[in-house]
Amino acid sequence: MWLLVICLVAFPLLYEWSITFKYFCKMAFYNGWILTLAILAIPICAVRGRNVENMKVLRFMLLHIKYLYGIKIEVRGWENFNIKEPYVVVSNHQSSLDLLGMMEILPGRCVPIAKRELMYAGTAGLACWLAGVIFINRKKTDDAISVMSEAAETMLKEDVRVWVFPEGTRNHSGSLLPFKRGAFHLAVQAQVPVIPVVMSSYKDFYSKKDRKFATGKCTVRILPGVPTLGLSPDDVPDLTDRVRGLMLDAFSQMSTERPGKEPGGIH
Ligand SMILES: CCCCCCCCCCCCCCC(=O)SCCNC(=O)CCNC(=O)[C@H](O)C(C)(C)COP(=O)(O)OP(=O)(O)OC[C@H]1O[C@@H](n2cnc3c(N)ncnc32)[C@H](O)[C@@H]1OP(=O)(O)O
Ligand SMILES: CCCCCCCC/C=C\CCCCCCCC(=O)OC[C@@H](O)COP(=O)(O)O
Repeated sequence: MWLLVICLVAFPLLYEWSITFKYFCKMAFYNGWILTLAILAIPICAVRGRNVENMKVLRFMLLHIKYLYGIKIEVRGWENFNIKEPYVVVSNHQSSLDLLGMMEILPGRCVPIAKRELMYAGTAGLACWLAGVIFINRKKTDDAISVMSEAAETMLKEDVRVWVFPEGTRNHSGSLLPFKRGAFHLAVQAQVPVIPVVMSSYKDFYSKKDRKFATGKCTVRILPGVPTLGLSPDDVPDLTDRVRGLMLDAFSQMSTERPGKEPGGIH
């Protein structure tokens, strides 16, 4: 009798513990592996110095990680990236796993805007710097704005695309946070389109709160570009709301799809 009670209590506990243990091991390996890959990437990138072309090296080195973790990534809307000129990509930000979806579709000569703290993340920070990642100090709005204004000039002068997470921080809430306006000011200053990218919720296979990290599937949707030609800074709030609305619709639609089920009309 006592043995049965102990088993009934112990097995669920052990099961819970093994899920949590697996989560921490997988996250530790994820970060550790990226830091290790960066050691390999640094000398290759250093040959060119700080250069956006180095982003191709990082992308190539990171692409296999989805296989290690059994994460299937399905991409829809590739045709919306068929624009030769620079543009600003905006995407939702759930977790550091977004790196996988980002690297899956990262266009040529495209650099992300990242928080300054990432520059100090050891080898990964140096690799990011060499690949031209634009670092902003989120605690100093004026500094961040002037870095982004410089980025607008660089985009046009050097034919560079920029990737921004307009939520400004990771968000596991299952929706989208209000958007910061920096990405949209950037697009209006450079008069280039905004291309929204939506990554489906990870809730079926990943949750930081529940310490869950299993295998699973993520859909990445590239939405049609939103033009900004002729818009002025006064139009930024409306542009921000419009793009967030489009992304929220896509995110909600993707969240209600059953994994593996293809809805009609989306390529
Ligand atoms: C081998 C392997 C190696 C390793 C490889 C690893 C690769 C990793 C790469 C991936 C990196 C991913 C990193 C992701 C992140 O770090 S996300 C966090 C950082 N990103 C952001 O924060 C971007 C979004 N933030 C913004 O756009 C903000 O607006 C910001 C510019 C930062 C300012 O924020 P904040 O201080 O909170 O102020 P507000 O947003 O409230 O803005 C204040 C007013 O200023 C106006 N504004 C904003 N930007 C501009 C601008 N560019 N020009 C003019 N005015 C601007 C804004 O509209 C506000 O005014 P109003 O309220 O509208 O009047
Ligand atoms: C010697 C120092 C060693 C430090 C080790 C740091 C470990 C970091 C290791 C690897 C870096 C992996 C790169 C992942 C890139 C994803 C970046 C990311 O997701 O940043 C979060 C940022 O968007 C928002 O930050 P907050 O949600 O506001 O917080």
